[in-house]
Parts: sequence; C-alpha cells; structure tokens
Amino acid sequence: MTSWIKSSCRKGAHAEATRAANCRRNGRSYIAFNGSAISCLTSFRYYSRFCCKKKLAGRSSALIMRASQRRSRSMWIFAVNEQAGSGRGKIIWKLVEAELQRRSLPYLAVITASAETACEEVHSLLARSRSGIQSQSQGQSLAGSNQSPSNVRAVTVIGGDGTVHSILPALQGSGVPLGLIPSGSGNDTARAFGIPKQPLAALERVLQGETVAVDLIILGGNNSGNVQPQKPVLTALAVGFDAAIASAVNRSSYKKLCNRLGVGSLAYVIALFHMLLIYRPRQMTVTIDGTQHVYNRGWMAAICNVPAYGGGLRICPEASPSDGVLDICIVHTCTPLQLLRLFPTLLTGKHVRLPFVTMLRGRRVSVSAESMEGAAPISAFGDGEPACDVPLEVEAASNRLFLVR
Ligand SMILES: Nc1ncnc2c1ncn2[C@@H]1O[C@H](COP(=O)(O)OP(=O)(O)OP(=O)(O)O)[C@@H](O)[C@H]1O
Repeated sequence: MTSWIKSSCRKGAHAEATRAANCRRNGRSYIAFNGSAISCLTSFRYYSRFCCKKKLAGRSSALIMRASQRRSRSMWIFAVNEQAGSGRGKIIWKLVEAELQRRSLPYLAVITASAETACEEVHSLLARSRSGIQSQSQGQSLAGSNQSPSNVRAVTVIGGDGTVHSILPALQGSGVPLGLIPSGSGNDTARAFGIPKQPLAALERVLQGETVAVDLIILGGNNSGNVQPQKPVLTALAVGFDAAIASAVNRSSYKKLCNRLGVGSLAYVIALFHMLLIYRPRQMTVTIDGTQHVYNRGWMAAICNVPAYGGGLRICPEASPSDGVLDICIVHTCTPLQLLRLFPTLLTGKHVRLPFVTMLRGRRVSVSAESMEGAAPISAFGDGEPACDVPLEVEAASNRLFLVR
C-alpha cells in the first residue's frame, strides 16, 4: 500500500512530514509530489478518487484544477532509496527536492521501501502516464509519431547500483530514460557513464543531458531445461569469488561503518581477505556463443557490460555498453596468493596479461560449475545485488535502455 504525500505546500507540512515518517517506520513506500506533477499524470479520475479515499479530496482537487490549467506536458519521476549509501540517499534527496521546488519543476518522488515495491510503483506510474497520453490523443496511435511514449521525461534514481538495478525491469524497453543522482557506496553505474558525483551537477544532467541507448545483460532463459525468469542487469554479473565478496559485504556490519567514514571501498578490501581464506575454487564451464571453455580451479567469471565494478576495479577494460556484446573475464588455475596479487592490477586493467586470466567476448554466455561437498553453491550477483546460483545463462540485449548522462 502506497501513500501519496504532497511535499511542496507549506500549509500542513507538519502533517505531511508525520505521514512520511509513519510510512518509513512501517517500511511502506510513499509518493511525494508537487502540484504541477499531478496534471502530468493526467489520470484525474484516478487521482481524485484516491484523494477522496485519503480524505484529501477538497485540497487536492483544487490543486489538480490549477495544475490542469497550466497544461504542463512533462514531468520527472524520482525513485528515492533513502537507505542507499547508509542514509546518503535521504540527504541527497532533500537537496535535490529543494532545487526542484526552487525551479518550480513538476516531479513525483517514489520514496521506496524495497526493491520490489520500487519496481511496481515505477511500472504503474509509467503505465498511468502512458494511458493518460493515449486518452489525450483521442485514440490516435502514437506509433510512428515523434511523440514520447509517455509524458515522463525521465525516471531518476537517487540511490546506488542496487536501486538502479531494482527499477530496470520497469524501464527496459519503455522508451523512458533512466537518470541517476549517485547516492550509494560503490556507484559503479555512475562511474561507468560519467555521471557527476556532485548531486546538483548530476541533477543538471538529468534536466539537460543527452539520452543514449545502452545494452543490458538479460539473465534467464532456458538452462538445462529449467526456464528461469528474465532479469535485466546494467553493469556486470559477477559469478564465483567476486560474488562471494559482494555477498560478504552486504551481510557485514563494517559496510555501514566504512560508508560513515567515507571509505566505502574499504569494505570490499576487508571482504576480499576474508574470502581468500575460505573460498574454494572448482571446475567451471563457460560456454560462449556455443563454444565450451572448461577451467579447472575456476575462481570467478565476470560478465561485463561496462569496464569497471566493485568500486572502480577495471575487470573488463575493453567492455562497452553500446557494442551489443558482453566481455567476460575468467580467473582460474591460480593460488590464493596469486589472486591477491591480481587485485591491485585490476585498478589499471593490467591483469588481462596474466597467464591465469582469460578474456573472452560474446552475445550469449552460460556458466556452470561442479558441485563440491560442504561448499556453498557458486552464486552470481548482478549490479551488486544477489541474482541466482549457477548454472546460469545470459544474453546481451542491444539498446534496451535509454540513459541520461
Ligand atoms: N528501490 C529500492 N528501495 C529501497 N531499498 C532498495 C531499493 N533497491 C535496492 N534496495 C536495497 O537497499 C540496499 C542499498 O541500496 P543501493 O545498492 O542502491 O545502495 P548502496 O549499497 O549503498 O550502494 P552501491 O550499490 O552503489 O554500492 C540494496 O542492497 C537493497 O537491499
């Protein structure tokens, strides 16, 4: 259940802040908006019905009338993860919202409680905005016209890589661009696309920046007869040792502390040493466009759409998010000490010359591994979030997402 909270009127601000705090306490998503954003959603009937339910009908209807008169044609949606970067998301959203209000720009903010609700909310807002456009065009088809499929200018994430990942299913193939104001710990997505770290500079890009089409990694398909649901990944899919590091960081108590001290990457270094002690490499089979490659003592396979992840490690330095293919880095047949010595070279991308590193490219990739008694199955993380265990299959999807940068 989502609550709607108008955040930009001064009168009643205290009541609105209390409602927002209640939503946060109960782990519920809520939507904050300013007046002109309502007209952009165009679904007047839906909105006023909702407001009646919430006993806000009088005030909000008046608001809708004023906004409709302005006939604003476009708006910005923000998906805000207040928890990202151990609370940085909340601070950055306050800054961004103040700037939006200062410029009187129409916006809607989904303050999300979880990855799942974020995707559902964004999906339904886009569907509503699309149906509003269709009813405005009085049944005329939009196909072939220059009109945007929606009056939403962009859906902008205030969060880290995990938050971006959470709304990819709603945005892929929608034609609505993804914007990003980096507020996480690693911010690999922002780094990959040259998005400024400074929140207001990043906001300026969202408002003015160019939109580019980028590829996605689609995880799923039919693997060994098991049909898996499809999941889009933007930056990289980490399989094996590096996924174990990401998992250890996510479960750790030191991640929060490192973020608070402004050294988010240190959490990954701690997890690296921990995993070197306990991780057991095993036989790994990587099949690329039908060609099988078998590695004894396979440590990891990184399937990349962008050159770097893990806080700036250049795992696949040649990867490009607009070439329609995936770059794969496989580390195998080395000792834990050799693996440790490999990590500093990841910062420059020089690891690609090492004899126990194999670099490959292709459109369709599957990874399987032998099971080992007493050892956990090999897992995969997409955009730093848990994705699945092996066996897995992925495919490059060309130009599946628009991104503002
Ligand atoms: N849309 C969302 N709303 C609320 N929580 C989310 C959302 N998406 C993901 N999460 C959860 O919040 C956690 C933190 O979010 P996120 O990954 O964006 O920030 P981070 O981990 O601080 O930064 P980064 O991923 O860039 O290192 C995620 O691991 C996930 O559990």
